[in-house]
Amino acid sequence: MEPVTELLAGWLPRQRWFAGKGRAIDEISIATATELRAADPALHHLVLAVRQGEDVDRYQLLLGMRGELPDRLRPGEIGRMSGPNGPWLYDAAHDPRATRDLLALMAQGGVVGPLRFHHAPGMAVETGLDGVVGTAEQSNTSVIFGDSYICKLFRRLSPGINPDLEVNLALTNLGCAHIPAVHGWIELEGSGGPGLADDEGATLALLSEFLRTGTDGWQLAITSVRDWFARSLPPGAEPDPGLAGGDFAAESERLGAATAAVHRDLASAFGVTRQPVAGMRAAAEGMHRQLAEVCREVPEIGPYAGAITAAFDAFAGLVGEPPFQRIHGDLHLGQAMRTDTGWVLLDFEGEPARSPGERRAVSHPLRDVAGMLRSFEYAARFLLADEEHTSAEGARELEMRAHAWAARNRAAFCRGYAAAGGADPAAHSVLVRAFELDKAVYEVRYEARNRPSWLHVPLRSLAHLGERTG
Ligand SMILES: Nc1ncnc2c1ncn2[C@@H]1O[C@H](COP(=O)(O)OP(=O)(O)O)[C@@H](O)[C@H]1O
Ligand SMILES: O=P(O)(O)O[C@H]1O[C@H](CO)[C@@H](O[C@H]2O[C@H](CO)[C@@H](O)[C@H](O)[C@H]2O)[C@H](O)[C@H]1O
Repeated sequence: MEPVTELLAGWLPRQRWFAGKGRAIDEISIATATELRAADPALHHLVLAVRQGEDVDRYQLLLGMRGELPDRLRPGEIGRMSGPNGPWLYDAAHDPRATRDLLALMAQGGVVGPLRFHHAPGMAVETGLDGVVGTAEQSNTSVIFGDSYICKLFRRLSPGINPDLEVNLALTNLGCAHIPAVHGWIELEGSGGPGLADDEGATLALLSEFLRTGTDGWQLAITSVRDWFARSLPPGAEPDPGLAGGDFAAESERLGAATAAVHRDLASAFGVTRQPVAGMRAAAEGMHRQLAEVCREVPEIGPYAGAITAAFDAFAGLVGEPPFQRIHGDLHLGQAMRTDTGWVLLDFEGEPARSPGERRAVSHPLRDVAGMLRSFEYAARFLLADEEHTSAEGARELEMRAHAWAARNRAAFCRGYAAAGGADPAAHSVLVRAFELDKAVYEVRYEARNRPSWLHVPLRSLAHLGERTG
């Protein structure tokens, strides 16, 4: 390997966003290199092709080069090139000087080599703002510009338009109040080298309105759960989380209403197709396929496979032609922010493990509802991890409290969703149950691969979902 790619081979596996951790890197090549600034500090945009066995993944990197690396840029340090005056290489997402250039190029609608910079029609892009890399746990890298914008730099590139841009732009054009407005984006024109399909290009970045007053739905929900767990109950009293100080049900209901509004706008922007019986069978086959794969990979799911299979069969047997449309695809509490004006949904990229085609495919909107219902289960149950340190009686009580919290918030979310015009989840129990189980199966694999200490969360709720009748 050349010196640059050698340095990158050591640096990439240490990055949170690198998807190939735990597998050897066989080769790194530079698929495209675009000079954005020649003088020190120099700036190049790179698309890296990383080969690991049979797989070649593309990643983008803003590569900065400086004779000296100031301390404030150390978080982005990649390494120093050899030679007496070898320059320092660093990830320039951390360099406000470099990210200011990106903002200016989006404001101008600039073109540099294969890079196309855009601002959204009718939207201003204020320039000269200093960018700071966000600290949220995420799969890409986001740079926050003052109180104004957040720019997500997609790290692993997939061919074609990224659904996060596609959906947010369409909903911005409709004036949807429940998504952050799109202000600009960057795309790579052409193939970006072998591996990205010819002529399709790729979305490199999305510049959105920064939700200054926003708080993560997951954080709000678990604060409510903690509050409820800590509240003492008179002996023999019915567990009622509505009596706890941090009750979340009114927010869950509003979140349901916001989800229904987003679904309505998605239907207007992209249309609705009636799914014939054959399409439903094909969807059920996908569910069975994932279950079979996960059973092989995570044997702990085995005891629940029978009940799950029966629910998927019931789904396949549904009659009628349900309406399918574009949906969020990976909706959970961490993808929703409560701002001072209401709930906003984020990150329309779909589930990270799905192919680009699957992420953009239509589905039933109740699949998103099921995703959020799973998230209420997660919020209620993930604190039960330390149960082994509690007495059997204490564990039973916590379980009862978790169940009561999840049931109250699930019901509130469904109420809000149906009241705002969404399909009533209670009237579609076979669909919702199959979607919830499918999501739980996905989560078993996700947790086994990414957070093994959380595996008990979907496994336990599979035990409960298996029992539930509707
Ligand atoms: N428009 C926004 N305003 C404020 N914070 C945001 C905004 N978009 C995203 N975030 C924050 O960044 C986090 C990661 O965003 P997300 O789009 O989910 O990134 P990724 O796809 O890389 O995981 C979110 O959980 C949220 O905390
Ligand atoms: O946010 P991402 O698009 O990266 O989604 C992936 O990671 C999520 C976890 O960060 C994962 O969500 C699961 O854990 C959540 C709690 O952390 C919980 O609220 C969700 O219900 C649960 O599915 C998501 O599945 C995965 O695709």
